[in-house]
Amino acid sequence: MKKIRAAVVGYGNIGHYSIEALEAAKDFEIAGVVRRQGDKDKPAELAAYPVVDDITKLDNVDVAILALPTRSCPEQAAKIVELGINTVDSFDIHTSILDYRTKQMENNKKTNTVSVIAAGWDPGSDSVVRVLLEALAPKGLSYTNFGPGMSMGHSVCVRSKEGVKNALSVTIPLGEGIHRRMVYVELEEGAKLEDVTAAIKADPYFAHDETHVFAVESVDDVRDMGHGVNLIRKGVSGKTQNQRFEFNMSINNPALTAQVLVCVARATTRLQPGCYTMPEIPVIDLLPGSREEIVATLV
Ligand SMILES: NC(=O)C1=CN([C@@H]2O[C@H](COP(=O)(O)OP(=O)(O)OC[C@H]3O[C@@H](n4cnc5c(N)ncnc54)[C@H](OP(=O)(O)O)[C@@H]3O)[C@@H](O)[C@H]2O)C=CC1
Ligand SMILES: N[C@@H](CCCC(=O)C(=O)O)C(=O)O
Repeated sequence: MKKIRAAVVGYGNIGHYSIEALEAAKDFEIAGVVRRQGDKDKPAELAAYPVVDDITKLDNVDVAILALPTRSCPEQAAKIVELGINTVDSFDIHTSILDYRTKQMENNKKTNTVSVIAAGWDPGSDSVVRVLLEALAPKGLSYTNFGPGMSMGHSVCVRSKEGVKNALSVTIPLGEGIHRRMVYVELEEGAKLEDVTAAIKADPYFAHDETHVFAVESVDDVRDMGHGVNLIRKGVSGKTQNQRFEFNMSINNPALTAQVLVCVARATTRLQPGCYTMPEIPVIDLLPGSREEIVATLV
């Protein structure tokens, strides 16, 4: 059976783990990696693959995994579907997902392609769980409590600020879906902590949460890419009160994100043209193999 040819765009944390997840997936082959620097200083683990600075230099790509900073995804997704290539990403600015979906839907319909956006673990697989739990208890309250652990998105956001050489943003759960942000920054020469702190706290990623920023000598010395989630719902099924549900994960953040991206990349080959978030995808399409095999074994 023809394998799905996937390209990885951006070779940072998610990009690295995406290559590993693709190598472990028997129904995929790696078309190549797209990096800003092209094949300059090509990492040893990518020796077997083309590494280019533009996706048009790769052959026969079915789907592009956008392992890019969230804020770069919409523009890159729009460009790549123009080439007839499907895209998947883990865009994670929750308040902007619907707008992104609306705009990318037009691009997908025009180019007869599929995009799956906001497909990490949150947003992404947690979003599927939130929808399911709301179906099980339509009246009630859900709380998503992250961590303690490293938020890749918040860390990427801080690294983009002027004067920041490297950064780590750790999410601390305070309960009932409220979080404290503990941010550790390695400053560029001459940068002032107070200026960097002001820029961070003004960013929508941080503006709504209690945030503390600290200067450290080395982010590498404090970084741990573990994370987790405790997702709970208490509500009413029909007219029956006090239904209680809990979903927990303790994870390596980029590794899980990459695995989800490979699953939705697979699903793009089974979906009609359009732009989707994970709750809109038949969960069975995330798995390799026929629906009959999965129904016979997992249902
Ligand atoms: N929904 C979810 O559950 C999750 C979402 N995410 C999202 O994934 C995104 C990527 O995370 P992560 O892999 O840790 O980020 P990294 O910074 O490690 O990697 C991003 C890569 O994108 C490339 N790139 C292209 N343009 C830019 C740019 N303007 N600035 C910086 N890098 C650029 C770089 O690769 P190169 O140099 O090779 O070109 C870079 O290494 C985050 O923004 C986050 O929002 C992450 C985890 C979970
Ligand atoms: N989108 C997050 C994953 C969910 C955890 C989170 O949002 C947080 O720690 O604030 C990330 O980029 O790591």
